[in-house]
Amino acid sequence: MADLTTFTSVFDNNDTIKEEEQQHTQGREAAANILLVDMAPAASSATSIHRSSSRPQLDLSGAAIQGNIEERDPTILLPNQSDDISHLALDIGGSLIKLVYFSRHEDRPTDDKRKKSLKERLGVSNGTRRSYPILGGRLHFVKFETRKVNECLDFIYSKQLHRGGIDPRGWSSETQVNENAIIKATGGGAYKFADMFKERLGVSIEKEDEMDCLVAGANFLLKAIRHEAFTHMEGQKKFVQIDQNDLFPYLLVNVGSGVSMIKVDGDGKFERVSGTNVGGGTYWGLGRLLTKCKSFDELLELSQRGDNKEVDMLVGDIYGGMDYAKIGLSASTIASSFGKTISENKELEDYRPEDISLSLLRMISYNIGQIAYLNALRFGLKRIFFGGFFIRGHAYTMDTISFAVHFWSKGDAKAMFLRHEGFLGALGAFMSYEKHGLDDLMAHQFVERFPMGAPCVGGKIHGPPLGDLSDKISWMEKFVQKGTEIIAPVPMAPPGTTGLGGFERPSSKGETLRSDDAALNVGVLHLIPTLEVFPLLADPKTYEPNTIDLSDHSELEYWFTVLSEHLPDLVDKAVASEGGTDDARRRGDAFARAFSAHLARLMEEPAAYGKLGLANLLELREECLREFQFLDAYRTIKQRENEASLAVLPDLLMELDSMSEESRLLTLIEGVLAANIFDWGSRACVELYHKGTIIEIYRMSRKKMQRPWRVDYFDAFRERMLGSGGNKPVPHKRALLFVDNSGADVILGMLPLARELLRRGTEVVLVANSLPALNDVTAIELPEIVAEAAKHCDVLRKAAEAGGLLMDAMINIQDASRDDSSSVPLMVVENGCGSPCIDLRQVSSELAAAAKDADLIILEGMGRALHTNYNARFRCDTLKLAMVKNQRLAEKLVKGNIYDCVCRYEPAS
Ligand SMILES: CC(C)(COP(=O)(O)O)[C@@H](O)C(=O)NCCC(=O)O
Ligand SMILES: [Mn+2]
Repeated sequence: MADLTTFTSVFDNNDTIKEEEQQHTQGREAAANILLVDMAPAASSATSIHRSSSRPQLDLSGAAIQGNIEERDPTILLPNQSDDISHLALDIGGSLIKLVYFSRHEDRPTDDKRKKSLKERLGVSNGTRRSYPILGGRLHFVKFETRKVNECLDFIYSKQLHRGGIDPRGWSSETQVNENAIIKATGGGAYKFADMFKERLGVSIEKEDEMDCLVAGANFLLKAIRHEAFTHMEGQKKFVQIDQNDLFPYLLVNVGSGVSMIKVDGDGKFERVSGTNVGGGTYWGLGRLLTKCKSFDELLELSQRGDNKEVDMLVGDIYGGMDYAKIGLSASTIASSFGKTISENKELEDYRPEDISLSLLRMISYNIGQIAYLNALRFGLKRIFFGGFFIRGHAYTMDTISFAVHFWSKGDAKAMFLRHEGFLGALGAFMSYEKHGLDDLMAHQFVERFPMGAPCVGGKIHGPPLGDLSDKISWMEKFVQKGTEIIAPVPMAPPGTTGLGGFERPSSKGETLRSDDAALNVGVLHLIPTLEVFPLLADPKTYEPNTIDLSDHSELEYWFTVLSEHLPDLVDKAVASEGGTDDARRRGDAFARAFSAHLARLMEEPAAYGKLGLANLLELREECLREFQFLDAYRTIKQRENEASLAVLPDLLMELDSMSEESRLLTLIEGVLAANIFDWGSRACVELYHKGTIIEIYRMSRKKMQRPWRVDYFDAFRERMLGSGGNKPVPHKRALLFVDNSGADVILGMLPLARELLRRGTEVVLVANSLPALNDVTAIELPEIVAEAAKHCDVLRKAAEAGGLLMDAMINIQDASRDDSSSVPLMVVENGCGSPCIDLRQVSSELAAAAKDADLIILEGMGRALHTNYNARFRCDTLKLAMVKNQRLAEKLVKGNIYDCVCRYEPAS
């Protein structure tokens, strides 16, 4: 190990960072300005699936950019736009009103000069792909009971959705409702309630064909939402990745009162090829007559406790308790639904309504599955998607349908279900507005987020909207008081369906099955047109960001415990970061409750929010903090660690410069690994902070640096960098350095490594978070840090100048030479996310642009290099560097121990 005594002794003079010293509120304003990734115009094709040319639509004639054309989110003036643009569509059914509405993101201030110069350097041009702008925003999904249509109208009114929504800039919200304003709607209620909408809201309802809407909604979801479709077999839900380019043809089975089977060949291209009159209405109708149930839900609920062998004739009933083995039918296979009732001398009253309900449910679901498969067979279709009010996330129904399809197709065809199946019609109606530009968006441009209420309301019907933050907090407080009334679904035991031509009765009793309208939550879809797939992924289609598989229940339990235990400390930090006021404490409590409710919900139903990985949980925590307006919980800690590290940087650089090339490279990598210990997200590291000073932690960390590291590909990396046997390799052209934590991690670890690369003629792009997460450094903070570092280092200064980093970083360099022409640039880009991990399917357009010329990637930290991307393969040389700060992860991933290090070098694949 290199001798770093001078360096460490300087560091020694810095104070301990104590827990209680986090009362600073400085930097709050800066943090408050950091919003989600930007909403720059993106591309669109002119083609549209719309069937109606009805207004309103964007009139783009004479459109011009207001202000600076190079701006990131230029305001577009539409001088000829006269109509209100509706942001709302409805599906008004007999029992439920489904509402989809769009809200726009707030503007965020942009750092014009720096962005402009960065764009020039990266060769990013403006508005290259889309002929008109689409607006970034959010798609919300809300349900009301149709009999409470007034609640729905109040909701629309309170949010001003009939006027185009409450825009953050006041856009269109103050205008009178246009006499000609319309709202698109489908479903029978579009006719029934048209007058009511006109009277109460002053808007006309424009009716859209139901089948058109269903197909448009399904196509949109299957193309745009990554984990929309799932299979459901024997109680197991599995998400299916649909290839957008290989979606068609498929069979869409809409199970409403009756059943429609629609062959879908493309956008707007479909044919109703079959159907059956035995559907949801049949179940409800017969069920009502036979059980005296008052509602569909009550009937479904009854089936949970049913045992159909009391009603159904089983193979064993015919064969004296024996299997009919010759044709593969087990004794418990249903031979004839309701068949047992003919041979018994019993009246209807003698049967339990629960048993009747279950028998009916199975009869009808099985029949639908079987007919659907026969139609799929007719047209050679392999994929069948089921939707409609009959399904409503009910585990038994889905299992029965899946069984029938699987059984009759001998496993060749797949029954799939959709997370947003209740909203197909409303979404389709929404898609029918012309030119809102949503129809050709791709999966990577949507980020689904689960707001505070999600774990509590689940898929249930919504009441009046929550207003401001204070409403949210009191709702959370009330929720905790009344929490016991909120029933969480019980995990389902496998029904054990086997046998030919029928299925066995469930091995479990009904109460273990879910009746779950709430089993699946649908979040808010954040539409972020500027997100892109990271272009250097070797195979984006098979890329899976998460390393840890949370479908393993013990893994899930472990990480849930870790996150729960970390919560009190996090709340303390968050509250302190907001000045420790009563208001901050109240928000902190509400945050803790909301996040705990999410954890509890996911513990019971891990797939409730779509496919769940550790990265999603870590991001959810950050999102939850932001929801309660904790915009940068670790800001004070970050500032202090930055200051302490900047103070010792000059000595470190001096020591590095006195070394040979070879030992310098090793020391630099050691430095990155050792400084990665400054992680406020790890329980073990937080304990270290309680016990010692920065220097003690750092010394301990450096001591662990003896090679070989637990994963040690350093020799291969050194050879690529320095060559062997006297031949000098060509330096990399551009390196992307995915930085992690503030303080020592970035300043004493990654910056010196960046400097080394710059010296070798490699352009360096520091890739940092768009939003704060734990103590991670953000892209907004980095230029100032670099500027401070550059005061002590010519290489960094010249490169930072060449990269446009110093133009607004307020540095005061006396003798700065302005000649940057000879220097390779050092740049900073935001990564597009606000999490300790990174999903490279959704990165900022800046990062995607920077990646195009990059031939080296350095991923640093546990979140970015281990929890996510450890197994990712790239099209260029990649170095993954991290210290493992968790014992269990160390054992599982690298068969090692806490504080072991990973230096994984992989040449371009
Ligand atoms: C949140 C983190 C991924 C951040 O690590 P980093 O990327 O900063 O190296 C990591 O601290 C973590 O996995 N923490 C939870 C595990 C624990 O407390 O042991
Ligand atoms: Mn981190």
